[in-house]
Amino acid sequence: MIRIEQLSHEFRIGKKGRERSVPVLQHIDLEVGAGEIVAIVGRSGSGKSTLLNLIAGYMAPSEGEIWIQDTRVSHFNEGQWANFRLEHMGFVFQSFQLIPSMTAFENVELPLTLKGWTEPKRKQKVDELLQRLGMLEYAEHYPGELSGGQQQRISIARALVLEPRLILADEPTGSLDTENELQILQLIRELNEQHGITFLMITHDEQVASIAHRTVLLKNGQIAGLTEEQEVIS
Ligand SMILES: Nc1ncnc2c1ncn2[C@@H]1O[C@H](COP(=O)(O)OP(=O)(O)OP(=O)(O)O)[C@@H](O)[C@H]1O
Repeated sequence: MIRIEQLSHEFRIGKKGRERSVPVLQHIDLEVGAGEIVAIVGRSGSGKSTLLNLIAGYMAPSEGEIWIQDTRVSHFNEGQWANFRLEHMGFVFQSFQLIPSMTAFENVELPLTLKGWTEPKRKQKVDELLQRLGMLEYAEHYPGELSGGQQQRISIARALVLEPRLILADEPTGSLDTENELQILQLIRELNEQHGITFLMITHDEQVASIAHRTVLLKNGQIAGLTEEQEVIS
C-alpha cells in the first residue's frame, strides 16, 4: 500500500544569510501493507508529523522515494497530489477539521460535490455512510452542536466517503475523552476488519497504539524499532 525508500527531510531555518539546515528525517525505509493498521510513535519532535505530511504530499521530501498503491508520488506536483489524495486517501486529524458553517451532512458530502456527483447520488451515499457510523440522526447538526466523539465520527465519514483504501490519521483520538476514544478506536478496527481499509496513524497514546498490528518507533528522525504487537512506549 505504502512503500518508502531512503526518505530524508531537512528544513531550512534562520534569517537570510545565516540560514542552516535542520535534518528531521534520515534514511527512512518503511512498508505498510494493504489491510494493516500501523501506528507511528515517538517523542515530541521525533519527526512523526513530518513523515505523515510527506506521505500526504503536503511537502516534498529532500531525498528518497514514496510509492502509494504502486504509484510513485514523491515527484508529484500540487495538482497531481490534489487529484491523487481525493482518489486514494482519507485524512483524520485530532482537531477534526470540519467546516463549522456546514452541517454534518454537508461536511461529508463535500468530497462528492468536488468529484461532480449528482445530488440524488450524493444523498444516497452520505445517508448510507452516516447510518453505518450511527450518525444519521445528527445529519442536520452543525459541528458546534456535536460532541468531540461525534465530530470525529463525521470527520471519519468524510474521510471514507470516496471509499479510499488508505486513511492517514494524526492523533485521531487526541482531543477525546476515554469513552469517545474507545468508540473511535472500535470504529477504526471495524473499518479495518470489515472493509480492509489500511490505517497509518500518528499517536502518543498507548491505547491507540494497542489496536495497531504494528508500531513504528521514530527516534531522532530514524526508525528505532518495529514491533509486531502492542509495544508499550515510555
Ligand atoms: N516548518 C518547519 N520548519 C523548521 N523546522 C520544523 C518545521 N516543522 C517541524 N520542524 C522541526 O522538525 C522536528 C520534527 O517535527 P515534527 O512536527 O515532525 O515532530 P513530531 O514527532 O510530530 O512532534 P509532536 O509529537 O510534538 O507533534 C522538530 O524539531 C521541529 O522543530
